[in-house]
Amino acid sequence: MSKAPIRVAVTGAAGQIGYALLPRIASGQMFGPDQPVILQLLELPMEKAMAALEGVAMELDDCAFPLLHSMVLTSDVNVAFKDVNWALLVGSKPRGPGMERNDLIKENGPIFVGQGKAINDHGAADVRVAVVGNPCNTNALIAMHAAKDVPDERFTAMTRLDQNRATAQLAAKAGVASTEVSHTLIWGNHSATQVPDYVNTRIGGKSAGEVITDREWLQGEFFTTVQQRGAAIIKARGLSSAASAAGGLVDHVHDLVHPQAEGDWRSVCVPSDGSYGVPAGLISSFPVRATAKGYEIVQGLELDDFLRARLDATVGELQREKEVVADLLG
Ligand SMILES: NC(=O)c1ccc[n+]([C@@H]2O[C@H](COP(=O)([O-])OP(=O)(O)OC[C@H]3O[C@@H](n4cnc5c(N)ncnc54)[C@H](O)[C@@H]3O)[C@@H](O)[C@H]2O)c1
Repeated sequence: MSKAPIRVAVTGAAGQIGYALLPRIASGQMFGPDQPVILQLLELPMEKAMAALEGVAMELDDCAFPLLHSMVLTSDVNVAFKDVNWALLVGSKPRGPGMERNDLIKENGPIFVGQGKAINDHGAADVRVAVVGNPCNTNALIAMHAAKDVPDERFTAMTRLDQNRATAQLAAKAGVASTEVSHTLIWGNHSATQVPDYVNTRIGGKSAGEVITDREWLQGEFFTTVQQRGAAIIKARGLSSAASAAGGLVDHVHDLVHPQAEGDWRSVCVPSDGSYGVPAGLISSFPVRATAKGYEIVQGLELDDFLRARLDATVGELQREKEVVADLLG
């Protein structure tokens, strides 16, 4: 017997990431090849945005995806999140010329208050949330605070693109296929302070820091390449990463709904429980293992002094971002 469709909301659905993401959800790459989906697509209430969304929906129709049950196109948050099982919060304002990160945080924050409330009031009882729109950790924090009745652990933000970027860089440096790289781990904020972990990430089952003995590269070029990859893509393409960001989100959600074996993990930004000295409540990237019931933060990993200092710095940034949006946290 075929499964009942699940409802998946995508915000900013007519944007670049939306365009790359929706066909992948509709083709079963996120929730599995036997899981039908109803896509509930939110865009801004502007003629241009809604017309673009209509066009995206026409293309999805034209793919005749067997798993795409139906679509809802709307500019009303209350309609978009009605009965949704997953809310993928992609849409937000891009950083304008000369805009500081704090200005962006303040500009985008209110969007996530409204969306968090709508998820709270209209989402399904099992609703889960993944935030991509930047600054995604802090936006997820805002949405989590606004959704008073939804358990905190349902809120995640995405560092999976960073994880995938780190995997690719390590594989290239070691001269191995990316499938040889496992347990790739990003700590902290999805920002230029994020911490790609070369101690706990493995190449051919060994610590990446043992396989690649070039310390200077691991602590220098590897770090900066992963941290600044987004800016490098904008410089090269004239547009920010979209296909790889959509790919990151497909992996992020797929791996949260398909549990990992004991001892394995993925990089996921989740509310801290105080693990690894990250103050409880901050939404930070951790080693996360999806389980049949939800997920757990994998315990007991060791960091060297370099990584520890970097983790403290990225957590400091998360704390400062939280202070900037304190008035939005209710
Ligand atoms: N976490 C990550 O790894 C990662 C990676 C890449 C991009 N991003 C972020 O993802 C976001 C989207 O990127 P993009 O390239 O698709 O941008 P985009 O500008 O192409 O698309 C964003 C879309 O969101 C819509 N939108 C804006 N505010 C909205 C709102 N309040 N409700 C509904 N829709 C709204 C816009 O109309 C637009 O169509 C950006 O914030 C970007 O910084 C995150």
